Amino acid sequence: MSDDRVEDTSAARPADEGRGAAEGVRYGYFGPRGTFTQMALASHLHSLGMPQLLDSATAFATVPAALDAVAAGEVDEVMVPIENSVEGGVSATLDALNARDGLLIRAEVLVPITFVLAVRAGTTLGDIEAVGSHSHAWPQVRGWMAANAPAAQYIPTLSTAAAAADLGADGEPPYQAAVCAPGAAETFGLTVLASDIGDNANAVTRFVLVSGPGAPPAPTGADKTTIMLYQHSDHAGGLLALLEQFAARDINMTRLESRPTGAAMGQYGFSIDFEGHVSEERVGEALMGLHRVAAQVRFLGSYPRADRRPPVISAQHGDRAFSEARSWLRSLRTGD
Ligand SMILES: O=C(O)C(=O)C[C@]1(C(=O)O)C=C[C@@H](O)C=C1
Repeated sequence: MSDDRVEDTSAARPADEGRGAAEGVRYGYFGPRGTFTQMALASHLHSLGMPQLLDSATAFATVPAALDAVAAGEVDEVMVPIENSVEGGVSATLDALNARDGLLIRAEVLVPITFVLAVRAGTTLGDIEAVGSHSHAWPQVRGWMAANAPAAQYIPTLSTAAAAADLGADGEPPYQAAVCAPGAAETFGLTVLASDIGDNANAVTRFVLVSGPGAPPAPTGADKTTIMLYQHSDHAGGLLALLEQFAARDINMTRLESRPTGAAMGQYGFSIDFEGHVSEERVGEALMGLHRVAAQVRFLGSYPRADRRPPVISAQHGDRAFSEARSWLRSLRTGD
């Protein structure tokens, strides 16, 4: 078991921990208790009709530790953050997903983000010299903090809930306030000095449920696929050659980010989400096209869209059009 496991939530799993789709599944998440990621796992388990499985889920202190545990088979599925509507991609997750073989995204969950400023009882706004929170949370409250506690210094913590947990414990953390979820303040016995302190009231974070290798979940008609692409070399039109594989098949991309490979300055891979499931003809054709023109295509999963919104596909790009075209080509080749 990874050393980064957070102890207070690593309770043993009861023998009878669930039924149906989630029966016997050992869940994990980027913790500790009170993270937005735990809220995402709670929402997923609720949608499966098995909210009680949250109690036996294992919390990991970092995203790489959670993904290591699923890669090693210590847990079956872990929830991690991947993208925030204000701050963009969570690089720790994108890089850790790409650095491990065989991981598969099986589901996505959207969680509206609301932050509170949590303190120990008796602390006032004027007492706050430093504030602890996750590096993705701080930029989302920067405006509020500048207006209300301009002298407060930012101290990065492993997660929003880790900042709250340390304030709620006996020690002396190097900050007097935590920016965290309302539930974390409650869990760790803190006082909420201010609520809804996010600069963007519509902030949403997208989380993904990741498993070890296996077949992707069945298509639902409203799915997404995530891949990582690497070019052979940096050259004019290189990215265009990759992207035209999508455009030619009427495939809409929903996220495109470049991430440094770490091998040398200026070397990048492209992390992409797009509409569709690997079982669909147009998606299969696009992946085959990418396989031909890219140096490497890492398939990271096809999974149901959280918003259940089906893609708009023109008739020329539906499964039937592809199979008719294939029959036509076969007839040309065979003369039948
Ligand atoms: O620290 C947490 O509570 C998390 O779940 C992580 C995380 C993130 O990585 O973006 C999730 C949502 C918020 O946007 C801030 C932090």
